[in-house]
Amino acid sequence: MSSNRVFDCIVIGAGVQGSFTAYHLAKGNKKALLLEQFVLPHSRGSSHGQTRIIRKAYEQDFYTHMMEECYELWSQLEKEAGVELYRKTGLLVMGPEKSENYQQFKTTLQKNKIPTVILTPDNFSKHISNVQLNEGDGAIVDVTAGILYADRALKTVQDQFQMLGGIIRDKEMVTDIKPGPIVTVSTTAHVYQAKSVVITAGPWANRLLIQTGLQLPLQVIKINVCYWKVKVPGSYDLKNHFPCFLLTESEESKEHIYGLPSNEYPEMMKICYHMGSETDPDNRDQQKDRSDIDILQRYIARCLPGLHPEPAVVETCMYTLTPDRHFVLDCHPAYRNIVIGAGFSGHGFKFGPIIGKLLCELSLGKVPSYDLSPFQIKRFQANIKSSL
Ligand SMILES: Cc1cc2nc3c(=O)[nH]c(=O)nc-3n(C[C@H](O)[C@H](O)[C@H](O)COP(=O)(O)OP(=O)(O)OC[C@H]3O[C@@H](n4cnc5c(N)ncnc54)[C@H](O)[C@@H]3O)c2cc1C
Ligand SMILES: O=C(O)[C@@H]1CCCC=N1
Repeated sequence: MSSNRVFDCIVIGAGVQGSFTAYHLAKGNKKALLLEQFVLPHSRGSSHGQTRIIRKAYEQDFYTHMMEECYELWSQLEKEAGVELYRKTGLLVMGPEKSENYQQFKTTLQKNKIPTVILTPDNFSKHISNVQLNEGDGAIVDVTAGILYADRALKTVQDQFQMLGGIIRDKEMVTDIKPGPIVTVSTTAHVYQAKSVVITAGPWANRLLIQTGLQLPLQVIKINVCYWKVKVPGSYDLKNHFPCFLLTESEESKEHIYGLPSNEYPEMMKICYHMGSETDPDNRDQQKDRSDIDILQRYIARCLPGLHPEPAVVETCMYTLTPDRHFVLDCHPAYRNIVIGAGFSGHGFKFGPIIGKLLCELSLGKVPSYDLSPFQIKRFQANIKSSL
């Protein structure tokens, strides 16, 4: 095979996780190829759109710990590329004071000494206007949180990868993976070989894994990304320091509702429901369920009086959920040189730089920088399908 088709590592899928993995490989002087089925940039996976939330507020310590280094890696990338990717806004976490989930957020923030501000029903409206705090709800602000400029971040990391000598081939769908000490990867255009392969295929992960005899318990869901028009200009604006928010549960639902200050579209706030209906990633637009939008409308009418309770813009994105909502970061159980990054369960973007570093380490056979036991495939023992 000609040497320009032979690599140290091939990364399949140029979403945020694959792009950061490829970038870390190139930084370590590895010859890396990043393959993408669609023409870049595209809006058919999970990493598109102008914004994502970045936060240290989590229910589990292990995510908060990873975010400490991750903030540094985001900042390093900003400096390297001379591009602004993060804007600090704070994240207002609200939820029933006595509920387990709200208390988990609060405890993790406090135990890890993350800068916070606790708001009480008495001083809430002095700090946050145009939000009705539910009766019995607590409110705590993760001061370190903010917005990531997602599309810009994706382009930046792909550009940096190419500047380091990495190769991206888009419009090349991987059609076959042949495991072995040297892995052979066939696409719609060419055949390549590499010492290792990283699969970061987002909602299509199981479609690729089946070629390696493995199926993970992943569920792909469609998310309606809703933007809500403000009644009074400026009232929920980034420029007026309105924060991101996360509601752990509400009268309307046990699932999270989250929002970002108006930014990408003038005077529209992005507010989404952290759940959706199962979909086929190739036919996601056929999934027309709007019950999530009904939930959001009821919450907005009740608690965000400065917004029109009708979405003005609805876009589409997908989550790939694992049963416990934790990621999959592991080597293939039968082929140690096939590495899997999957199941980011609707909260993986902010971790891109650290996930890229970890997947790169796994692909090189190095000891990973963090304890990856929460992310191992063997936790699904009872529900993985394997023909191995
Ligand atoms: C509405 C919404 C809001 C979110 N909000 C947040 C947030 O605020 N904060 C946060 O941290 N996270 C958030 N997330 C989650 C985050 O965006 C995802 O976890 C992350 O983008 C997943 O990235 P990925 O690289 O795994 O998948 P993807 O971005 O889907 O990338 C996978 C890529 O693989 C390619 N591919 C698949 N199969 C093949 C093949 N056979 N050959 C070649 N290429 C292939 C696909 O085309 C795709 O480009 C949100 C997600 C959504 C949908
Ligand atoms: O990851 C995030 O911060 C967002 C908001 C909360 C739910 C999922 N995604």
